[in-house]
Amino acid sequence: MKSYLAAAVQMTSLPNLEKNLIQAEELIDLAVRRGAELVALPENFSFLGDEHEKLAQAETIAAASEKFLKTMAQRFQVTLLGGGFPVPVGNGKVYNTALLIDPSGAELARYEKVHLFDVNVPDGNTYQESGTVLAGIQLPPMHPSKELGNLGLSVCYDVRFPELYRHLAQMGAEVLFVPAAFTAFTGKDHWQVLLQARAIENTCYVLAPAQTGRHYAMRQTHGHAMVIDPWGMVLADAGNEPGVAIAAIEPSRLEQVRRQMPSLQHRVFL
Ligand SMILES: O=C(O)CNC(=O)[C@H](CS)NC(=O)CCC(=O)C(=O)O
Repeated sequence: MKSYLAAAVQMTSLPNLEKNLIQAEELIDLAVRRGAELVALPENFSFLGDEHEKLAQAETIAAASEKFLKTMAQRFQVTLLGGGFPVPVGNGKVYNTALLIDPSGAELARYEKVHLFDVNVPDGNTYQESGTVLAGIQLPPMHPSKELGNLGLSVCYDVRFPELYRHLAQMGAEVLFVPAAFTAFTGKDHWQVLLQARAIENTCYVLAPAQTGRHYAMRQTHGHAMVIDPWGMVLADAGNEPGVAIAAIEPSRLEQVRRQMPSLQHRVFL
């Protein structure tokens, strides 16, 4: 693993595929101009809108999202994560899918979100992700990279389930992706705490791209895309506006933290 810059992109995606892909391209371009070699896009980067509208357009969104990720990775010569987009399953539902692409445009890893957000948020919004999404049944993949470190995938609500990240750490993960569209209501109290906890307890970098602002109807997200180091320090925070959080991933820092705090080696209940 080398030292390099990683970017967590922050967007305000809308119920408009074309507009979202234009915004995503501008932000990837920004990240690359700042030197990022690993770029991660948030959950729903290509479409954030009414669940049934999303379902109706799922074929188009899936094809366009996959093509976009491959084209951008090649054009900008970066490793690129698409943090979550609908891929039709065939029974009228979709998988909420995260896809990792290398600079040649090849698929490195794919993950279908396991934990679905079926929650009555006390701000008046009811989320019933399982109404349109089929839950993945496989543990998330860890993609081993000699250059970028071992990369572990997850999506959004997964961050509340530490056993998933423990699995990734056990597989050897060094950088954990948590692409999200966290609600403004839960995000203000839980987002950063949960991300720091996952970083600290697994002594891993956390790369957390995010949605921010108003998307449609009453849907508002928290923002604060961030990069966190294995000690739990927030290295970069994108605030509330679309943009990028960029920070250095340093193998020497990872090694130092794992030496200072060898908790991964002290696990009793595997
Ligand atoms: O808001 C939208 O329409 C888009 N959001 C999403 O697609 C997903 C599934 S509904 N959001 C989350 O998982 C939020 C988790 C979360 O916020 C928490 O765990 O507190």
